[in-house]
Amino acid sequence: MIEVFLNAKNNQYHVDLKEGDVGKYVFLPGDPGRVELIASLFDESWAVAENREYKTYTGTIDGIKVSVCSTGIGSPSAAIAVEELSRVGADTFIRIGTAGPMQDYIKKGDVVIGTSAIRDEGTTRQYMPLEFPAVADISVTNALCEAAKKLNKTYHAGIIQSKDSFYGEVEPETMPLAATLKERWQCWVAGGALASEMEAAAIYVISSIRKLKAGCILNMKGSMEETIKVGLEAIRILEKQSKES
Ligand SMILES: O=P(O)(O)O[C@H]1O[C@H](CO)[C@@H](O)[C@H]1O
Ligand SMILES: O=c1cc[nH]c(=O)[nH]1
Repeated sequence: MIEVFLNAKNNQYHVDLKEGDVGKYVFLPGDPGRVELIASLFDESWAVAENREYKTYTGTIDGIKVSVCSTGIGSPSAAIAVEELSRVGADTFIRIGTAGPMQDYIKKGDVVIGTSAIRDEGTTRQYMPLEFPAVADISVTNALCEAAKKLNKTYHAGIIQSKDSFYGEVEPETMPLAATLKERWQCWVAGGALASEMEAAAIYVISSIRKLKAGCILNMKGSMEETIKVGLEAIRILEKQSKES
């Protein structure tokens, strides 16, 4: 049985949300400062809740009810967001984030669509043994790719890396485990990993376990607004497909 933690308002304990507050489609940026930008690109939107790192807006695009909820930095808080949002009606998640490119051919302004994530973080080990892959939902991934094509955005779809230590990645030489970190990083690059970020693995693994759908699009230091628009278009594609099926 799934334990339900509620706050004094009878809302989900961390995100402070109840059934009806969010749409079934929810964008998940890490940064709470990105929530208003995403909501401003909906046709209409309104603030719903704000608690800790979790800021939520709901609105509509083409009549489809959608929400955006920030997850904060890292897998522990992203895991909580997916768990609690799914308990109030969300079932399809698109992470919209920033990330560091891991391949030379990825250029500023491109986007990366994460088909799966290296579980280089601690949270998902408390859900599933490491042999279990962190994989995005194929329909969400395909919708993101189709949307990027439609909007003429150069995209790369493939493996991404989710880590726990931002500075271990950007300044590995200053870490006591520098040699190990460098070696592991070289393995990920040799295996073709495209970009490094901090939340996708948790979002993917928990979505698999809870029978939810998740995907991820990452902005490579280009226009965040253009990246978000790909996410919005992906929702239109997914909604059209769900109506047709
Ligand atoms: O741009 P957001 O979504 O916040 O995500 C990235 O930025 C943060 C690190 O600066 C981490 O959360 C990383 O995953
Ligand atoms: O290099 C980067 C940039 C954004 N987020 C990360 O996790 N790493």
